[in-house]
Amino acid sequence: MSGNIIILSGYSASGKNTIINAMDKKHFDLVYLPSVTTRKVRKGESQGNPYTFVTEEEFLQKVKEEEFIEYEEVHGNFYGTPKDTYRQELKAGKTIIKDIDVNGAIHFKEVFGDAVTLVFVQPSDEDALKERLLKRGDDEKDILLRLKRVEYEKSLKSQFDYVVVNDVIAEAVRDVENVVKEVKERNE
Ligand SMILES: Nc1nc2c(ncn2[C@@H]2O[C@H](COP(=O)(O)OP(=O)(O)O)[C@@H](O)[C@H]2O)c(=O)[nH]1
Ligand SMILES: Nc1ncnc2c1ncn2[C@@H]1O[C@H](COP(=O)(O)OP(=O)(O)O)[C@@H](O)[C@H]1O
Repeated sequence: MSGNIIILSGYSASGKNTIINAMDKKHFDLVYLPSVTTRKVRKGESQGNPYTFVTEEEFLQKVKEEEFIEYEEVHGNFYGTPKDTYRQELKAGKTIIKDIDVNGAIHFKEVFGDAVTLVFVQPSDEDALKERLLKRGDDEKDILLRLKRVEYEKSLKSQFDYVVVNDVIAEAVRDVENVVKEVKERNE
């Protein structure tokens, strides 16, 4: 397999999806592959964007049929990466960009080795996380669940290849684009 996988990981509301959405994917020839989840659809989301939304029963059936590279339960919902699309795109030499939770990110590195680059995204001040969760419209229960995981996520940060600080979106986007450039040049 000759492609690359660039994974953005880190705290909820650190801005992973905002960065991925704002990146010039066409220019960098990046592929985004939706994962499968049992979480509820948020405002502004739809089937396939940014997830394939399924019931828990459907998800567990896919687990049974070994359809996932990896899957995790995060904040009380299941998330899984479909095997078939990843293998196809990697074989075609593509660079895939995707946000994955910290456990899944480390699991990916174990499966795909040097083809995987791990990027940890964080604000310089953790107090910004609560404000961003509120701004996104998450309810109190969801916010608490997400903030509770911050210390655990931080404990795994040293296993990441890059740390990108997202205070100013345009700067964080540029930093992740620079990671993409470096990864592509390294593999040319
Ligand atoms: N392990 C794993 N994590 C995923 C996958 N897709 C998304 N995630 C992560 O699951 C977590 C929850 O995502 P999301 O529902 O968008 O909520 P948010 O973190 O509050 O924005 C985030 O850390 C995502 O990066 C996947 O396929 N596998
Ligand atoms: N640098 C930033 N400054 C202020 N708000 C931000 C910034 N980056 C993202 N946000 C906002 O924070 C919220 C969470 O961002 P999101 O991309 O959904 O995070 P994640 O995907 O990491 O959970 C969104 O409302 C988004 O618009």
